[in-house]
Amino acid sequence: MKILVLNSGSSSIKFKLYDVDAQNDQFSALCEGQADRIGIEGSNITLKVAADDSKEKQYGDLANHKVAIDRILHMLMDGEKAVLSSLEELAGVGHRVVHGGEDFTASALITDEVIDAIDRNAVLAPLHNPPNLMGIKAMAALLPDMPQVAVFDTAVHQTMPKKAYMYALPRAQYETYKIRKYGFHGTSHGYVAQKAAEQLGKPLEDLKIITCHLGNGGSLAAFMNGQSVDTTMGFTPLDGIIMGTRSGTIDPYVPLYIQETQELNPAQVSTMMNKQGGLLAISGKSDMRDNVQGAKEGDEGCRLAIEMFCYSIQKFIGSYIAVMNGVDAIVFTAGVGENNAMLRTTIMENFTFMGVEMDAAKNDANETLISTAASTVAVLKIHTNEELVIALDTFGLISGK
Ligand SMILES: Nc1ncnc2c1ncn2[C@@H]1O[C@H](COP(=O)(O)OP(=O)(O)O)[C@@H](O)[C@H]1O
Ligand SMILES: CC(=O)OP(=O)(O)O
Ligand SMILES: [Mg+2]
Repeated sequence: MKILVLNSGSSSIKFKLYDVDAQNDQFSALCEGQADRIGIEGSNITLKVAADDSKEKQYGDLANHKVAIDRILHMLMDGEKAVLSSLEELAGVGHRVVHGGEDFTASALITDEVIDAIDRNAVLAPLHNPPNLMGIKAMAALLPDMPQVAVFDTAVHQTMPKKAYMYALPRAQYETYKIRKYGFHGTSHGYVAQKAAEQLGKPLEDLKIITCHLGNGGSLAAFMNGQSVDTTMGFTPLDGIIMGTRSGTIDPYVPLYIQETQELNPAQVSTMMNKQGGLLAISGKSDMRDNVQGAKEGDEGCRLAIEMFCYSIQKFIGSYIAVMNGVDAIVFTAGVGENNAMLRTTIMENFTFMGVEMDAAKNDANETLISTAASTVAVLKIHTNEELVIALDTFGLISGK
C-alpha cells in the first residue's frame, strides 16, 4: 500500500511517497520532492526518486495548491520518474498541520469537524494553517474518497504542565481567547527524543532529554518522564531562539513601542518580526550556510548573527537543565543541527563546566553519538524524519492499527 505525505506551505508543497509493507510494518520512501513558487512566476516541481540521485524538474504555471497537487500526482504517475501506476494505489494521504490548538493531542482522520477545527486555529498560525488547509482541500477535491490524516506540530507539546504553558496575563486571555504557549515542531522533537532513547538503550520515560530542532525555523524542547514538559516556541512559531527570519524572544513591549512610535500597523510589525528578523536582520542572510561562509570570509554581521544564534540556544539549554533538575542527553537535529559540527561545538562549549565533553572526531565525522564516553551528558546528532512519522500515523489511523 502507498501513502503520500504532504507538507503544504504558503508557496510550496513538500511531498514524499511511502510504500508500506503492512505485514512487516516496513515503510520505504519511493520518492520525494517539492513544488515551489506556487502562485508566483517561475513555479516548478522537483521530484527525486529513491532509486537514483538525479532529479526531474518541471517548470510551469502552478496557479494554486490544487493545480500544484494535481501536477504532482501526474508526475508521480506519468512523468519520466513515475512511481505510481494509478491513484487507486494510494491508500491515504497524511498532512503536516502546524497548529492544532488545544483540540488535538494526537493525529486525526480528517473529517468536516477536523477541518473546522484547523480553520478555527488558523488565527493562531496565520502563516502555516491556511496553506495546510489548502493542501487538504485540494487533495479532497481531486480524490474525495481518499482517507486523509492530519498530524499536528502542537500535539506532542499538549503534555506541558500548566505552569509552563500559561502566560501571566489576565485569565480571560487564556480562558476566552486561548492565548497560551502551544509549541511546535512536535513531530520532530518527539521522533528524535525517541531515537535518542533507542540509541542510548534506555526507555524514553527514564531520560531527561533536550532536543534542538535547528532548521530555518527552530525550537528546543525538554522531555521528562517520556513527555514534552517545555518548549521554546509559544503561542506562535515566532517565540524562542533566533531563526532564519524570525526574531525569537524579545522584550514583549518592543512591538507595541514600534507600533506607537513609528506609525506601523500590527501586520507590518508582524512582517518585521516574522520575515525581516532573525539572522536576516543581523547579517542580511537568512540561510545559515551563507552566514557560516560570510563569517569565514570575515563578515562581521555574519559573525554576530552566528554568535547571537548560539547564545540564544545556550540560554534555553541552560534553562531546561534547571527545569528538569538535570539532563541525560542533548540532541541536535534539522538542517543546521544535523549538518554543522562547528555550531554544535560552539553551543556545547558553555556546558563543559558540568562535564559535557564533545568528541571532536565523531562530531566532525557526523556520527550519531558525538560526545566522549566520559561525558556526563550524551550529545547526539539525529536525522529528523517528520514525513516518516506522518506516514506512520496515517497508516495507523487508516488501517485501525
Ligand atoms: N552544512 C550546513 N551548515 C550550516 N547550516 C546548514 C548546513 N546545511 C543546511 N543548513 C541550514 O539548514 C537550514 C534549513 O534547515 P531545514 O531543516 O531544511 O529547514 P526548514 O525545514 O525549516 O526549511 C538552512 O538555514 C540551511 O542553511
Ligand atoms: C512551526 C514552524 O516554525 O515550522 P517551520 O520551521 O517549518 O517554519
Ligand atoms: Mg522543517
